[in-house]
Amino acid sequence: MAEPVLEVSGLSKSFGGISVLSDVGFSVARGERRGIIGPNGAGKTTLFNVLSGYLPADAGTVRLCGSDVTTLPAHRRARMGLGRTFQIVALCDELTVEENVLLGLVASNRGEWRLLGSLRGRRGLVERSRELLSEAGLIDLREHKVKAIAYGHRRVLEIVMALTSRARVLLLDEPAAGLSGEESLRMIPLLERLDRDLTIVLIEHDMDVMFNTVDRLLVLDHGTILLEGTPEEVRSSDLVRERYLGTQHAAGAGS
Ligand SMILES: Nc1ncnc2c1ncn2[C@@H]1O[C@H](COP(=O)(O)OP(=O)(O)OP(=O)(O)O)[C@@H](O)[C@H]1O
Repeated sequence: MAEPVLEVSGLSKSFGGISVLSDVGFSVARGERRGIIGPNGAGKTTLFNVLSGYLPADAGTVRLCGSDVTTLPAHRRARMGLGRTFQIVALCDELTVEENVLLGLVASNRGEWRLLGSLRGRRGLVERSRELLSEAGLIDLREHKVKAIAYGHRRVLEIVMALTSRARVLLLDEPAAGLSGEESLRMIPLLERLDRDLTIVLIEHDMDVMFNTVDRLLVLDHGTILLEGTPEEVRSSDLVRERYLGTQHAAGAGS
């Protein structure tokens, strides 16, 4: 197995005495695509919040590329290569697609402000933004205002925004949420096209996207790990079917 870039051990978190994560431990290898599934309220988003430093852990450790980041604030983890998207898209509607990416490049890379001062520096930023937009299939939309593009493209742009920080580990919180069936399917090749060195941890209720994208899955249930394994192992687990997969169509796939 390639070296782990994200190592989580004994992670616990409670809200007002109610345990939401309990003794969660797993490790993700460089370049791995890891999915996290589980019923509504299982603790998936809370896990992302603790991993990215938006919430402090009550117990346990988080290591990023070998360094203990458990007590570091979110912006320090971001600078060390941890990128994150949220369930809700956060973009500047009045700016163009490319302006959003340029803003992301400038805002998330310390020292890039300096680059704006020189023509060469500015060209470098534009080159990097075009590279990212091409990789994501958004290059033809670069001059469109964000408010004018389709919701599916906004979700893709959000992933590009997370990549502006030169993330080495990307936490994607439901990238296909709110997309039509056809739009979600377009998310699959996009995730496949992303740099193979990039490590991706994905929360997603859309099982087509999930099973076609990830190498391994972690199934969370009531804040604990129910099962960790390949998509095949998870799909054929009676326990997972009973607790999650078997009921999700009847109960709705969640938020
Ligand atoms: N800031 C908070 N304060 C109090 N309770 C919270 C807070 N954040 C989350 N919770 C509770 O923690 C539990 C886990 O929530 P979380 O959002 O992590 O679950 P989830 O698995 O992401 O669910 P979903 O699939 O619906 O997004 C829920 O019962 C939720 O109400």
